[in-house]
Amino acid sequence: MTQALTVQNLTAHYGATKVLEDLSLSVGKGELVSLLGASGCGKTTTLRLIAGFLEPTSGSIRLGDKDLTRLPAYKRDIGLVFQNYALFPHLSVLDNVGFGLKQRGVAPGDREKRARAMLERVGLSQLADRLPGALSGGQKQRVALARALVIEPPLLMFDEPLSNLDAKLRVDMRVEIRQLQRANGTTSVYVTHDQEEAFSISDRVAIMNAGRIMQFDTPETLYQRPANTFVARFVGFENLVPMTVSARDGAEVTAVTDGGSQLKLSQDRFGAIPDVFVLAARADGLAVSTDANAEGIPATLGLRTYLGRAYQYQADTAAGQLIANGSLSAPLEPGALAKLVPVPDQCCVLKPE
Ligand SMILES: Nc1ncnc2c1ncn2[C@@H]1O[C@H](COP(=O)(O)OP(=O)(O)OP(=O)(O)O)[C@@H](O)[C@H]1O
Repeated sequence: MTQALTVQNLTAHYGATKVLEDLSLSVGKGELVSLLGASGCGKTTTLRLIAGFLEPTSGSIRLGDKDLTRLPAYKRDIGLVFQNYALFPHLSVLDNVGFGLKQRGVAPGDREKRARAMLERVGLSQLADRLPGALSGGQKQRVALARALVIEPPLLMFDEPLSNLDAKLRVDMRVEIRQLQRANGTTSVYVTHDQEEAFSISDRVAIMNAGRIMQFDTPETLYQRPANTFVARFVGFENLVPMTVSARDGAEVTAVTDGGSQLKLSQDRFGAIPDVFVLAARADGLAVSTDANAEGIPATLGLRTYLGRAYQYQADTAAGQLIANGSLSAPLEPGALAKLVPVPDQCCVLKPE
């Protein structure tokens, strides 16, 4: 039966090198959580620790009320789906799927029935007698998925399962994985470096950097309310403008950029603003205005690009080059003077790094 996973204060080393630091993660029963981050940030190491292929230096791993921390891998009963499929080349598709059941002593008749039912669910009934060598990448990954699911594991883990597939198949397969995972209600951990994949498939995502979790939240919160400048940059906030408060008047705050551009911001709209902060905005979060009285960062517009829904400008300001979007109805020429006006619900006030 599926179980909740609780990872607490996990630290891990390869030799003398620390690769994970004080990592905590909880995955609710039936939830799908992704670990997302650049190459080398420790995603696979986290998975290996949970699977039991690696021992942590300190910390604990629990599945339901069972302590897995020092349990050998084969006793953890976790379903695994890898990037390279890891199918047995000399076994038929049916026998690959039934392998885990055989290991668990399930009788041949029952084994075949369950393996065939699972193949039906991943749409591969016709290929039961084939060898893996005669399958496409997508078909191989479906067999690997069926093989992992058929044992009804308490926890299912995926390590970059779609990386070897072409773009269209990746999108189709991630929908299939999500549907099967939901239907079975299997608690799952999914490793990927692809933000779109993680956000589309997960209930929650842990964004990792250098062996630590930078933020663990729903895709919506990560996208709209990054908790720090690392996550903001990761989810596409192109403009990170360091600012210092120069005056406060009730909820109204006056702040200046490094180059001395002044901006008035209301705490009623932005929330509490500390004395030193970073204003984070995507291009959509800085509106280009030619109104001389607008409350914005003065800018000289540079290159204009047509995005379909807006014009995007490279803009030179005292705080450096920023990227801002302007309306389609009034395209502006390079050299035009404008103000870049923060759009409150599309900007975040963050602590400096
Ligand atoms: N067997 C090993 N021995 C020594 N160092 C290792 C070993 N495996 C991984 N590392 C190092 O540990 C760090 C984390 O690696 P890990 O494989 O967990 O990253 P990752 O986020 O999964 O990366 P990728 O997306 O490239 O698979 C990296 O700096 C890596 O070089």
